Amino acid sequence: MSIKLHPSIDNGFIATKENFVGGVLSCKCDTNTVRVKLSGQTAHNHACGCSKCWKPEGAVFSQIAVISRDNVEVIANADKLVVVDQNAAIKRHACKECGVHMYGRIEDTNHPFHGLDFVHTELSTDEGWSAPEFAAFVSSIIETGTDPKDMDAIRARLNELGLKPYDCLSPTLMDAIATHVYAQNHKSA
Ligand SMILES: N[C@@H](CCC(=O)N[C@@H](CS)C(=O)NCC(=O)O)C(=O)O
Ligand SMILES: [Zn+2]
Ligand SMILES: [Zn+2]
Repeated sequence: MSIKLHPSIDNGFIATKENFVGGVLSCKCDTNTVRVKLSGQTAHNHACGCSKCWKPEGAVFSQIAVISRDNVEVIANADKLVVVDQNAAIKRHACKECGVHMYGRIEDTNHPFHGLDFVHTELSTDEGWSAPEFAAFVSSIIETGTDPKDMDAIRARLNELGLKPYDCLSPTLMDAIATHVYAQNHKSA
């Protein structure tokens, strides 16, 4: 039996569509569904193995991308959203009934990713969102119960899917974070 990581990546994924205009994310509630409109394409989509990102039932990884916070608007049932962990840098706004994270926002203006919201595009029926590019925080899946003995096979499967496994973010994003830190430490007075 092949390894199951996430329903949107296990069978290959839908390609990024050029000139994609965005769409609407819906939570899993049948009534009073929370809906979030994304007015544009996402970027840096990836699988995340950390314990904090929302995963669909049975998934080992989450799938998460970023979009400018200016392009994110809650259009229905905003009153059902709660922040799951006020102490986290990413304030993950989740539906209090079904538990789905609708968007994660960084309020700290000094954070390298301030201005970007984190979203799970699988919550949309639209096709053409930016496709996953890599796998982040892979070793972290052990924290939520994956047997360390399975890690070689899981990393091999991620490579097979074209998602290079990293135990933090990808080099591109880690370099962007470090560049931000350097710039902050060398601001002219
Ligand atoms: N090993 C930790 C890693 C958590 C972590 O650092 N997650 C990353 C990727 S989402 C992050 O940027 N977290 C910031 C936050 O949750 O606010 C875990 O699995 O809980
Ligand atoms: Zn819900
Ligand atoms: Zn994560």
